[in-house]
Amino acid sequence: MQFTITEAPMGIRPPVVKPDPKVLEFLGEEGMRKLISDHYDLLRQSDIKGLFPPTDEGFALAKQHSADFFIQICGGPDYFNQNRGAPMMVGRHQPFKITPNARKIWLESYIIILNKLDMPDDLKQSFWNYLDIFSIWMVNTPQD
Ligand code: HEM
Repeated sequence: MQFTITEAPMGIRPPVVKPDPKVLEFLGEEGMRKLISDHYDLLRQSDIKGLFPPTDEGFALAKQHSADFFIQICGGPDYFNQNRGAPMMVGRHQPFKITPNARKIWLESYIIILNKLDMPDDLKQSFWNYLDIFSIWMVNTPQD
């Protein structure tokens, strides 16, 4: 299936639709943690690896926090709120220079993972739509 990256000017925040809760029902919490872990492993080899924690411990923690978030946003237990407090994703990304190209690399890494993932296409599409649109919100630095 085709995953399209929506182009958008920096600073706009299009309305976001959360992923279908069936994504989590299908994957289970462990499946979701693996999906996020696989994505982070690709990021760690990518041109934006410098944005992420350099140590193995820091990286493992980053995976955990991110998976907590995605389980929560897909209708599971509120692990992220319990461990990290209110999501406030835009603010949490503020310390990192996220350019349109960084977003593209981040999303392309997800495309690789989603293409390999065993999950019905409609659920992949729902998850993708969320990533594609919400990631626009996170861009905070013009392209250099
Ligand atoms: C636009 C591309 C994005 C880039 C380059 C990016 C980059 C980062 C970086 C550098 C961090 C800090 C290190 C870490 O904990 O992993 C981070 C944290 C995080 N990101 Fe992103 N991110 C992007 C988009 C998103 C999107 C769209 C979401 C949610 C749908 C998201 C969810 C998170 C979460 C949950 C954390 C952990 C925050 C915490 O524990 O305080 N990110 N991201």
